[in-house]
Amino acid sequence: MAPHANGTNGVNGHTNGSSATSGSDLFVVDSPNVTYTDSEIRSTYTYRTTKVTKSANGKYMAQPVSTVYDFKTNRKVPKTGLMLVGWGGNNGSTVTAGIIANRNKLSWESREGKKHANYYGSVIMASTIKLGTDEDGKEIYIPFHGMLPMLHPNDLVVGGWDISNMSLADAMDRAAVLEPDLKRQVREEMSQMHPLPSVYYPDFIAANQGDRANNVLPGTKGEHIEKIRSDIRNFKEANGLDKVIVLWTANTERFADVINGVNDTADNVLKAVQEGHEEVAPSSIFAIACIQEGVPFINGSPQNTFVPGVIELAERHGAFIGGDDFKSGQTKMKSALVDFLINAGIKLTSIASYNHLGNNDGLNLNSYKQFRSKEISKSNVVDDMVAANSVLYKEGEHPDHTVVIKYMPAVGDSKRALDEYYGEIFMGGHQTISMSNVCEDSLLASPLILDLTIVAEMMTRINWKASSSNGVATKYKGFHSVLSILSYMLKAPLTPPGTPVVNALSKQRSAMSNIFRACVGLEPENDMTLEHKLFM
Ligand SMILES: NC(=O)c1ccc[n+]([C@@H]2O[C@H](COP(=O)([O-])OP(=O)(O)OC[C@H]3O[C@@H](n4cnc5c(N)ncnc54)[C@H](O)[C@@H]3O)[C@@H](O)[C@H]2O)c1
Ligand SMILES: O=P([O-])([O-])O[C@@H]1[C@@H](O)[C@H](O)[C@@H](O)[C@H](O)[C@@H]1O
Repeated sequence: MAPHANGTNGVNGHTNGSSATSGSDLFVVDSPNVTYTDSEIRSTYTYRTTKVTKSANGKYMAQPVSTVYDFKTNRKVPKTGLMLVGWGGNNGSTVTAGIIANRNKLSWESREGKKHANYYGSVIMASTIKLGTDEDGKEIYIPFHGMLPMLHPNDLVVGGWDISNMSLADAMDRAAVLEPDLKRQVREEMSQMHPLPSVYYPDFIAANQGDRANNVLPGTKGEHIEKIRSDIRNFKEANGLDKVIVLWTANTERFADVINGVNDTADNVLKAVQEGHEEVAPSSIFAIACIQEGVPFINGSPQNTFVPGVIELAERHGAFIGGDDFKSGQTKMKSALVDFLINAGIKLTSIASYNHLGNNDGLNLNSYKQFRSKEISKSNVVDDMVAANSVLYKEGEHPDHTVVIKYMPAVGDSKRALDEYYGEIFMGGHQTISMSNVCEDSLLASPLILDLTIVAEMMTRINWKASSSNGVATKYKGFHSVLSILSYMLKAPLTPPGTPVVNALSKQRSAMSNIFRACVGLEPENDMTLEHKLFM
């Protein structure tokens, strides 16, 4: 691949037949509520919920409610570019190498023998969904990826920005994540990749990052937005892309102060950019540029990129945003385990979570303000599960929850997560679970980057309307700008203003799989398996 100047080059997507297994090629739905054309899948879907009201005597009344929606899914998988902010970091270089390795079906020697490229850890690429049951009562599973015509990561064109000008090959060495024999095989392609210069406002990340900031944009905040927008357009044009997704995997920033008149409304945040106000963070600059460019923007770090003004701007433009903070190791376990324990009727009374890690992320988090962003995103992750159980917890009662992160250079990217879960069981007894979780951070985060990209892209091709069978004619429109469907991959899921946050991992996965099922007119997977329980 010929190198281009200024990082407009990327992992160049070659369509390798991978899309042959996309979506509806694996199955068709035989139903009067579903129609297929060459370009679309249309479904009429009855969404069934339960409305609850409380009467004066304190008794609940539950009423089944049905709403009929029409879904329309564009079947054409577009040629898509993924632009990473922080491309030269551990995650950025690891996901780039991983895509090249998968696309070329590479194998490499490790001390445990030969390893082969895979997408393990990606819920979309490496997990399955139950399609249904065959005539013998056998459950039939298909890859999650096959539910709808989804993008294949091998076909992504990857590019992006970094405040460090290192080529991706050198960045991969700096990250110290991948095996030497794998690095050798991807080195030549990655040595031709150079991140675009980026926005650097030193106050937002740790001072210890200053040494690597040799690739920074001059100019004002307003000029930065224009430059990022033109970078996106150039990348799209240079690579013949239909679509671009931008994802922040750059350093964790400090929280921006939310100030009335500065970043509280869309108009104010745009004014603050023009005035060069110091509380507009680099990540918000990228978000605004993407929103104005109509390109989905996802935040993989914990900071409050999406201040109220940025969310309002996204809604105004109908642009997609999603965040915050990849849910990779410790928190993913927590959101599965706490859900399980509380739903098992065990009263968790404390969670102590320690982390030590030695990569550049750890170095950045060594600084208090950046650690504080991470502490916030890691601390609220059990709230919904606790609030859902009024048998165990009184109103406002909560388990003690502590999060500690320490920089320990020797362990590099192999983050150690040590957790103690302490809970009350029958008749005053206790259960104590101690967990030691070695999380190879970038190898866990890279598949999440791909899942976020694939699902965000998919959501740009799904439209809905209240069904005309309801007697009201409405037009098709997209989902809400805030893509809460991405929650499974994120520690502190952003949801549309005023809507609840769901942290429980299994609920997050069900939301994703059942929304995709609805698009092909299939009922949610309910696990009742009545066919095996009722004998006639
Ligand atoms: N790896 C995980 O498991 C995980 C989980 C959750 C969240 N995260 C978050 O993902 C982010 C990236 O993690 P990482 O391990 O790759 O970190 P990293 O420090 O290796 O990489 C971050 C990169 O961002 C660059 N950068 C900093 N500010 C920038 C800016 N304004 N514009 C462009 N580039 C900029 C840095 O030069 C660096 O190359 C961190 O915020 C981390 O907290 C990681
Ligand atoms: O996903 P997870 O393992 O809970 O959280 C991790 C943190 O514990 C760690 O300190 C940080 O550096 C990683 O980037 C990641 O955010």
